[in-house]
Amino acid sequence: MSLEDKFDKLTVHEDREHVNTQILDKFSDKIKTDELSFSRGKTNKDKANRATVENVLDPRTMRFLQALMNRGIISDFNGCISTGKEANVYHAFAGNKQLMNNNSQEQHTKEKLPSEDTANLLLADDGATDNDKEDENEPPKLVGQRDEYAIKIYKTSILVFKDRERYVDGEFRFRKSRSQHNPRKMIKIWAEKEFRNLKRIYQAGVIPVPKPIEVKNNVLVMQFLNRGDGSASPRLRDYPYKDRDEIYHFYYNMIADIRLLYQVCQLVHADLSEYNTLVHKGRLFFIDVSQSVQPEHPMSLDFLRMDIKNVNFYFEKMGIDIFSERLIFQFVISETLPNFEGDMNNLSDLMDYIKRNLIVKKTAEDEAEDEIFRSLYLVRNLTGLEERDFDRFTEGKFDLLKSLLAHDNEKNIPHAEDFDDVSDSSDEESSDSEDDDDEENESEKYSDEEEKVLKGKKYEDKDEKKQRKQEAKEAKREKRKTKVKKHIKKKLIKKTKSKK
Ligand SMILES: Nc1ncnc2c1ncn2[C@@H]1O[C@H](COP(=O)(O)OP(=O)(O)OP(=O)(O)O)[C@@H](O)[C@H]1O
Ligand SMILES: [Mg+2]
Repeated sequence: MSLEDKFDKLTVHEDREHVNTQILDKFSDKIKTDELSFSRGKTNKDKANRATVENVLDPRTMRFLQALMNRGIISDFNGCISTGKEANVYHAFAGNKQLMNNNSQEQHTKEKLPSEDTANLLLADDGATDNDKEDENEPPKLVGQRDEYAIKIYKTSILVFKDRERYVDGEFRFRKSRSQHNPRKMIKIWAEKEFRNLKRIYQAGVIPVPKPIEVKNNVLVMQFLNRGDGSASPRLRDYPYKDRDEIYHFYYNMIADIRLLYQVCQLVHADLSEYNTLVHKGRLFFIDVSQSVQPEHPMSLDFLRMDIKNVNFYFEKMGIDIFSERLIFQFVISETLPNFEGDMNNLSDLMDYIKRNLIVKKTAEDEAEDEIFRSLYLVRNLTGLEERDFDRFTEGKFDLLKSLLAHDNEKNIPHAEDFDDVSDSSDEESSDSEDDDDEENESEKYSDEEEKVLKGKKYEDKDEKKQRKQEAKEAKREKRKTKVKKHIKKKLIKKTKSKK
């Protein structure tokens, strides 16, 4: 009996404990949760064990998986690629839809079309991207050969997500989800956030990421990056560098990608490290982008600084000369680069520029400067000044901060107040659905189309509206408390400008 049949035959009783044991008994032997291994090669050093079934594959998650199987998106579950604090990642093959799609492509035309099924994968056909080119380089798929997917399943434990709110709070796209205390909904938001960030990066086409396929509640399906022998592509941390030049190559590549992510995709990774980058076909792929934020997030620059620090720390450990964190930061956020020749969206032009123009950190003073840089409070723009900025300014720290904000960068970073009254952005969160229990409800599937239709105050119920308005009022009241008086702000800006 196939796994799908087993799922179909499953009856759900009131007694959850019973259901739990029933499902686990039925499927734990079918769903391979042990470390993924086909013929050879290991994936991750993390240990997968039976306990993961209880932790991650709870009855609810099983039902979401069933829905994905029923829709032909995924088929077999072949084992665990990684077990982590927040999520487990599993390997699966694409389902029948993808097979059918391959067949019909084979029959009709060589032309690259989004599959019927993946039409709601939301990968708008907005022109070829680098990522698409990547796909074109793949050997043509034989009829019957299935794509491989990585399935990231977020754990439904509350504790893990506790400190994660700060990444969602302050995100314009997720403002409706603030103060979301229902852990299941929080996880759903988290998975959607990762999906949306992946999609955004994938569509921009300047930085390789796994192709996002589908998201359903706490289950995210994406392209599986593999070495060709069934095992996952290595994390940068595990990558066997050929020589020192290759270490330098990936260092420059990483810095260029941080800039592209910021300037083109308008995102800061916010958990960038040698663990969250995979080397696939000689290129760096960013993964694990659930916590990535947009530049207008109040802490985006702090996250960016942290990313740079982590990356530098790793490459220094690898024994190469590194640049100062402050310089890299400036390189990333400056819209224009002095003496830049070539295409600013081109990876090798950027890498070339980095190699030639950034100055290697050598002396103790350079290190001391970075120490100061790490401890600085980062001001996003002069009009966003608050009391504490003013204090720091009077302490004489402000000049350095200002010099970090490339002048023309100011227009690049939207001011928080520009967003205050916007309620119908196309980038709006749609995860407020109360109905996340109904796994058969197709409309629950995340979709931009749907988002466009459902968003808008028209569909809000009265209580929600009241609460939203009340919250907005309170937020404004809070903001007023710390607001610098206009005349002080003016004076401050004037003073700063005259210091230039
Ligand atoms: N698309 C993919 N293709 C191949 N391997 C992947 C893919 N996505 C994730 N992995 C593997 O799974 C691991 C964990 O993925 P990810 O970093 O997204 O999860 P996580 O949220 O960091 O989990 P943790 O709680 O361990 O931090 C990665 O280090 C990588 O080895
Ligand atoms: Mg990770």
